[in-house]
Amino acid sequence: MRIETALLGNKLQKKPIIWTISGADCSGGAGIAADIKTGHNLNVEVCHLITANTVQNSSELIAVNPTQVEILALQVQALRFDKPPAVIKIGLIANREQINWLIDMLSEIKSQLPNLLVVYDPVGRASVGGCLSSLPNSVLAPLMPLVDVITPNFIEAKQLCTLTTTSSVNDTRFMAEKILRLGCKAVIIKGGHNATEKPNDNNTHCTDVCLQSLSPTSSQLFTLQSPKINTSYSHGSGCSFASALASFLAHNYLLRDAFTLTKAFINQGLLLATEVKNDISDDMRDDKNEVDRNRYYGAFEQGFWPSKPNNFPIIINPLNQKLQSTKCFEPLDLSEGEKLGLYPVIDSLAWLALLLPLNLNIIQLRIKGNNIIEVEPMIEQAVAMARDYNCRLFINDHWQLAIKYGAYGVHIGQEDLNGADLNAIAKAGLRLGISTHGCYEFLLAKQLQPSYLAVGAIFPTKTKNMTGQIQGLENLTQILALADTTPVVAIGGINQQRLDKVWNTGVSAVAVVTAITEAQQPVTATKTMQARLC
Ligand SMILES: Cc1ncc(COP(=O)(O)OP(=O)(O)O)c(N)n1
Ligand SMILES: Cc1nc(C(=O)O)sc1CCOP(=O)(O)O
Ligand SMILES: [Mg+2]
Repeated sequence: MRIETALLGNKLQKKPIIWTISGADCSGGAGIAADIKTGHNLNVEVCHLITANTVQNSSELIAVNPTQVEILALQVQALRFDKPPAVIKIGLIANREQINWLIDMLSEIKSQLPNLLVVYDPVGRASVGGCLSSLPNSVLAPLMPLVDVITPNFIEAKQLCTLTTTSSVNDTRFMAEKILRLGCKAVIIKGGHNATEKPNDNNTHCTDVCLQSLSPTSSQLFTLQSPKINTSYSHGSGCSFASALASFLAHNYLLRDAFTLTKAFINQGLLLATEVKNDISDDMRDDKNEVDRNRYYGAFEQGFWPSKPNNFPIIINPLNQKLQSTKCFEPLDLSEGEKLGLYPVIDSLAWLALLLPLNLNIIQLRIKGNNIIEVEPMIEQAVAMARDYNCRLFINDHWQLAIKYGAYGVHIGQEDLNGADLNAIAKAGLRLGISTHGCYEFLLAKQLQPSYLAVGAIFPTKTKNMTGQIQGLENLTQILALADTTPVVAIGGINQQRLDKVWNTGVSAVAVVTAITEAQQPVTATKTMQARLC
């Protein structure tokens, strides 16, 4: 009962709570300090349980002083109902007593908070050198099934796979699969900033790989790549990665989006440090200090919520490789500053006949049937009907028929992207619209250079099951900042009451189904909404 009240309070405050269970670094770069700075800047409340009081500076680790588990247990007792966590981030586990305590504690708290997520950053060695923890895999094993995401760097991943650090196995996916078999739900192997940790990147790029288990027999791979950023201010970037991931998960992002935002947060922090250094004007430089500055190992610079496109990673996906040789998709032939406005999505020729005379810039025919005998004549006729009007007609799903009858464009969803022949669509001169649900899919689809990108579902909708993929206006605004010149269409649960708020985000179009098809007077509703989007 108290949990529910506290959670409700938490929701009302819109500031989720994370717990970080990790070590204190007196030099301020890593551990708890990194977690608190990261969480604070990403708008979560951070409760911190300190597993060890370490003695270290920017060049060496001097001592690790573990905390008694009795103290940690009392802290859990004090916080559990007062500040129940959305996510627990675990960093340094200093000894066997602590791991045994953690296993019992997590088992119990997870049974009471079924949505609780656990992120584990398996800290072994300090980046300044020296051993923080040397727990063998056999001791860590019972923890793994309680972990939702584990975030090793390349060396830690090798250790988890019981490969030696000098082993020549460099296949990150192979290692990720081995780690998943330890029982955790997902693994992110960080590319890191040390050339020896990322043998596949030629020292120019960092590639991070996330493998998420979907069922006992299937998993999904997400691969992000960014140019390497050289800075000596990266102490604590590994801890900050895990606590940023915990923060984004606490804000309810799906793992693929939390992963993408985390990578952007880390890139942003590393870039901030290089900017500070470059900012020192030449006449203020003192050669000796400059040498020291370059050697200095400074704390990672926590920025705020990442929003600049150049901080976001490239999405590595077979789709991009498949399309590399293709010419771009035709643009929507909009004049500068012109927007699409209202975008009705309808499922019959009757609706098309009713809406075409209304001077709309764009309409989509979305027929959810696979019977080609019925669908083909409908698409042929729809394309013919639209020719008499100055309206862009997009065909949903049926891209072969859209090409065959020369439609203006095709709209494809994420599930259908792999099966569609994107090269054929581009070659035929058809425009392409792609559905996206979150920043990972948006960036992936944007790399294909489509004619427009749809973002949904903005609000809950009864037209389609979008459970877990509701974006809200805030996320729409964040995604819009990544769009550059690609027109963005908002879709999902948009009605007359919500129209202005969506339009004010700056989208090019607002797509609606039921706001028209279930309106008492569909033509009037369409005209009213279109008039408000000018
Ligand atoms: C403008 C617009 N945005 C998104 C969708 C959804 O397309 P998709 O993901 O292919 O799902 P279905 O519509 O096929 O159910 C859309 N149709 N239009
Ligand atoms: C077809 C569709 N696609 C969505 C997406 O998010 O990709 S949401 C959606 C349903 C839109 O219907 P309504 O306007 O009635 O909510
Ligand atoms: Mg579709």
